[in-house]
Amino acid sequence: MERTPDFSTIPVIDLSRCYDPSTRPKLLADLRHTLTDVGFLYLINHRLSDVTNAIIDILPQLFALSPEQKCEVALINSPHFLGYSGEATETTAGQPDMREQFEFATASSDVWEDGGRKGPLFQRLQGPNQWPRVSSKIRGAITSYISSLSDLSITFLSLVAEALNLSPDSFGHFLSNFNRLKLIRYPPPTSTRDTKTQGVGPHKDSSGWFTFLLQASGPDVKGLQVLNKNGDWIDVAPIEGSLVVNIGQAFEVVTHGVCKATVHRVILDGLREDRYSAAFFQGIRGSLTRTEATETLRHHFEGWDAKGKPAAIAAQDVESPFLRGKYETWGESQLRTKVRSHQDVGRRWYQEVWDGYMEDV
Ligand SMILES: O=C(O)CCC(=O)C(=O)O
Ligand SMILES: [Fe+2]
Repeated sequence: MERTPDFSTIPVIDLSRCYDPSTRPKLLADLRHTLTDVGFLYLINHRLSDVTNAIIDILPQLFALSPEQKCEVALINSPHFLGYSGEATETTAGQPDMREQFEFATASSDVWEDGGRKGPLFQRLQGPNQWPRVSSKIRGAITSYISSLSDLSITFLSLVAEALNLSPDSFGHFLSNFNRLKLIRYPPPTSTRDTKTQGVGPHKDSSGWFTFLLQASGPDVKGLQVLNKNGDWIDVAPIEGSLVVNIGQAFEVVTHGVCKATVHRVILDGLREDRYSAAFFQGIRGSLTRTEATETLRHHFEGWDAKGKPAAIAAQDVESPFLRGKYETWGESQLRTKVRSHQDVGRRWYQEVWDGYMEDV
């Protein structure tokens, strides 16, 4: 059969089709194709419209907090990279990102402090949220969203495993139960001559195993684009009621490049109103070693030949600082990424590794 060499649209995966035995096999086949050939999908009929609508509702209110209220929960206060950061404080692909964001996570204590600071430094990434002075409605919406998405991400992952001919719980031991949620506002450029139109620069997701993204503005508010193999940027226009799901770098590593973490970006050109989004990153276990990541499913994925291109060849193009870098664990590689993208936070809390992380390329 002639295969499409590349993608020009993002597939839609209807989750409700997994509950009906007559539609499930085709759903799994579609999902497999999506994971191996695209790396991005729209998930519809996820049954989470209550919590997604609540987030859509509260985002403008959250970002309408005063600069003082935002400052009280500034990211710089947090060794866990949880809190508020303003426009142009994060850099991606060497350029400032024109977006402001609140980062939250699953409720947790300060794991590293609690352990007497004896564990590896990356444990310090896990800790408590900083809550701005918001209504209980806003706080409740965020907390429920994290909890619902945590459940959905586990359900989704068992389908992914099945689609890849693995047993449903094959990925559980790669995960942590500490998941992150980034709530984002992208402002429109101030004039047509404004050259600062990078919402977020081209990147592969490094924070999560899978990312679940809610595009939380109207259907006409575009900006998210993904890069196909031809080098074309494909729009991921919002589809009402959908979540956009994409593969993170660690998953690409573990599947030996059979499933690709696809490069994406947000551009602000032509944006006339605020664009809101919520990115949920399914947490990865920090103690995951490079050997564990590459060896656990090697046999399965090296034998993969679903489209006449065995994984052994595909795996050579797996591109990840985790594989190339000098850090043995996912946690340390993740800490390096965080420190490099939020250098002020890194300098304040991670002095002992800051120089090393900044120098190494
Ligand atoms: O806001 C978006 O649409 C995408 C955000 C994103 O790619 C990220 O934060 O990793
Ligand atoms: Fe991303």
